[in-house]
Amino acid sequence: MTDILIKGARVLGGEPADLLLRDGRIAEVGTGLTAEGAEVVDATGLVALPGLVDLHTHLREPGREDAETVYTGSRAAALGGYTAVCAMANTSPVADTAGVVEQVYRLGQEAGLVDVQPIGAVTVGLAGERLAELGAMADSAARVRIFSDDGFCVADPRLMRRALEYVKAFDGVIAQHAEEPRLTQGAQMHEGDVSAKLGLTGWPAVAEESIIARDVLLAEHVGARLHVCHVSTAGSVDIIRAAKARGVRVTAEVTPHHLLLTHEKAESYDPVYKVNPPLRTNTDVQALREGLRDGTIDIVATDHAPHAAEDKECEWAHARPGMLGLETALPIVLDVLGEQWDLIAERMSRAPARIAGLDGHGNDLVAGAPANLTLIDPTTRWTVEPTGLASLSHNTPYAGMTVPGRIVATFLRGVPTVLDGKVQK
Ligand SMILES: NC(=O)N[C@@H](CC(=O)O)C(=O)O
Repeated sequence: MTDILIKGARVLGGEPADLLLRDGRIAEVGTGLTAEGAEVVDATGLVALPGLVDLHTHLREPGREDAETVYTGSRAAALGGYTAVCAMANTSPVADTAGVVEQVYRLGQEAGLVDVQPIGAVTVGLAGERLAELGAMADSAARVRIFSDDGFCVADPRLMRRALEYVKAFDGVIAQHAEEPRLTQGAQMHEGDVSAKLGLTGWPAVAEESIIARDVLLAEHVGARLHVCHVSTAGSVDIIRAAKARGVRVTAEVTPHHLLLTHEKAESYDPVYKVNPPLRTNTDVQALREGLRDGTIDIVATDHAPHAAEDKECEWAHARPGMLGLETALPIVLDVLGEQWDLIAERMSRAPARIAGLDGHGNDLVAGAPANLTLIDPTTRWTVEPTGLASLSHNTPYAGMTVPGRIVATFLRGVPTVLDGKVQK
């Protein structure tokens, strides 16, 4: 394994420094470093961040390899600056057994571009009726710690309580897709003035908020860890803020698209903007940004949801919800937060690594740490081209948009997975 000498990188946006990567770790950080035989990477003007960690990625394998595979999703992740992603369980078959999570884990290792950490389903087949084999998945080679029925809500409070009790034993976490299904039957978009105007059935904010309110109480009662997926409303931010103030063990994520886009996008009837939970109002967007800044929302997670053309290029009502995220997350967050590098590192690397229990990730870029990092050119703006993305699917809501921040290089345990903006496999 060749040593790598990164010259002149601004760690977390600070003063230029050199980083020597050796044997999978950062061997040295300093100025004027030299290393015989090392491959030199000129990082003048580039910002170094710990490799990003995505707690919410849909990789679609097994089952929908036409939309994404573990390999293609891993390429997209590396190009987005990620060194670890957590793969959601709504595959086909569902990742509700040790066998399936081990398969996804192995596929991730074979791809070798990011660490793929499978998430296990909470209930068998995501059907919300009985608990899946949580213990078997936790004890498997994939060492599952996050369980989620994402795409569906664990709506039955008794089942949710049992799941929280079960994972408490090994400090696992239930990642809830908060959507009271009885309040969203037939829903197509956010319930509000735009849905009324377009005549589309609405998905009211209270469908999310009522489940989060219930779940923080359940988590408090059980003393277990709850993680709230893709928070999308101002009311949800308030509930989580109050729960945290009371000491409830709750963490939360927001997606880049909920930080930027609003429900007016549906006026185009372009299903690329159809997503679950739906795009909301500008008031919600502002509250989510505030929640992200003040730490009520712990992390940014992509909810990367690739869909094949036939599932997206159709009538709004028939289109599947979901949008791509991995390759555009950092640029969108940079656009929203500005160059607050330490905050970005916290919300996109350190905190997600902590929540997921991924010890090798989200570390400070200091001597001795695993060499998982990414180099970003903050000054280059680029235009998002759906067919130019590495994902097998093209359903990005940012097509044609010019965004700041280009990922120049990514390193996984000292091995370049992206160099010069090009994936290495
Ligand atoms: N977030 C989405 O809009 N879609 C997700 C599942 C889901 O949460 O509905 C998907 O798997 O496509």
